[in-house]
Amino acid sequence: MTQVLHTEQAPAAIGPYVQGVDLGNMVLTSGQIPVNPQTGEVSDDIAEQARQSLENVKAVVESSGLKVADIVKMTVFVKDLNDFGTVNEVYGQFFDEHNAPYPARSCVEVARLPKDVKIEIEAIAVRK
Ligand SMILES: C=C(N)C(=O)O
Repeated sequence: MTQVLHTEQAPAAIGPYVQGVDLGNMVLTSGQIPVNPQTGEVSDDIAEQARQSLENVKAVVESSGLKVADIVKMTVFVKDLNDFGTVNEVYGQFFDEHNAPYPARSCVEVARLPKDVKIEIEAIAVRK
């Protein structure tokens, strides 16, 4: 049975979608943009945006009872691939802090993102 995930620790959907879905053996998050769920604000700084998107992904994954270490695939959408190095630094630190293995990943540059943010990240996690 598919369960819809909802948490106050990640920003609410800004369109006709849910924060994530739990299929039982697998959790898929929607793309998380770097909106701070407490303040509704978005930093101008790419490092802070990357960190906030990752924290939002984590919140949605954890709302299913899974952990960062259960993430097996991430997709990272960036507005500017010149930010690749900075994003990788923040991204690597995030998984290291959670003692989690690096998941598979795709990273692509896109023309534009909702709310004109610089990054959006989505995840797939597996319940073993
Ligand atoms: C922010 C999104 N994930 C969306 O608009 O689909």
